[in-house]
Amino acid sequence: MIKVDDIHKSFGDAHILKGVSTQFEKGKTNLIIGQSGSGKTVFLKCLLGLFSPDKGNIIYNGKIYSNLSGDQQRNLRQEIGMVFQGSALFDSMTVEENVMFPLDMFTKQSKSEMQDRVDIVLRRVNLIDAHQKYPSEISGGMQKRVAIARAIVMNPKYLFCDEPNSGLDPKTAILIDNLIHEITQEFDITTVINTHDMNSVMEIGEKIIFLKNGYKEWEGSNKEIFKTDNKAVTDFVYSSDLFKKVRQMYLEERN
Ligand SMILES: Nc1ncnc2c1ncn2[C@@H]1O[C@H](COP(=O)(O)OP(=O)(O)OP(=O)(O)O)[C@@H](O)[C@H]1O
Repeated sequence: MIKVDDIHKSFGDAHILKGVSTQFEKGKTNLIIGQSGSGKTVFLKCLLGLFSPDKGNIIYNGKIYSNLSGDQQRNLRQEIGMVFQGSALFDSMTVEENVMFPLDMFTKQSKSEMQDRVDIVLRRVNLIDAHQKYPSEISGGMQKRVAIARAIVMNPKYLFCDEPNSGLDPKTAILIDNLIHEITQEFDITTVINTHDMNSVMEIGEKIIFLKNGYKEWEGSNKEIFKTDNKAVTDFVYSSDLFKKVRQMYLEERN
């Protein structure tokens, strides 16, 4: 579980996060949504330890991140899997080498142990014939699968994903969403995803945090987001006519 307690972050005079508190449960898929510039990436980078909040705490399973020693912080970071926007694979490495990279960097496993683990995670993301291919030889959806395999290869307790659907067609986007959601439940991971994709919000948003101007404007589940009358949320989430109609139908069905 990750607890976020009143975090603030400024860059110069720009106060970006203005006291955000929430918590993310184990085995749950948590989404961060909000307009461009609302602070989603800054928030995720604070969780990752890439930015230190000016005030407030991030608490991982009861441990305040900023109170940990350098070694303890490094150990904790090895428990975090990250899927970067655009996949961020190494172009000069094969799929297998990309996935093996964290094991090679951070563990003392033998080559055959690493190979076994890579085979397991590549099978788990349904990539069985791509081991020797280079990222440029596979589709965007397959690249995301490789990025997910690499993020879970170290058996993380936490999984952070920055816009995992960007650049994918709607059908592939749903497959990737479902894969992340299934993996989260199967391995009891605490998953936090930054997204602009309203489809993801509806489908896999077990908990959704809506950031606006650096504040947490709203939080709730995908079921609750249909019912909320918070105007900032409805203006943002239901800005398209299609989603307005979906919401209308959902509400009528339940009346
Ligand atoms: N390292 C930095 N130095 C100064 N300002 C920054 C830095 N990182 C982010 N910001 C500012 O923080 C604000 C929030 O940026 P952030 O990237 O978190 O937005 P976002 O909600 O993720 O947007 P998007 O959806 O477009 O990715 C922006 O005004 C941005 O310019």
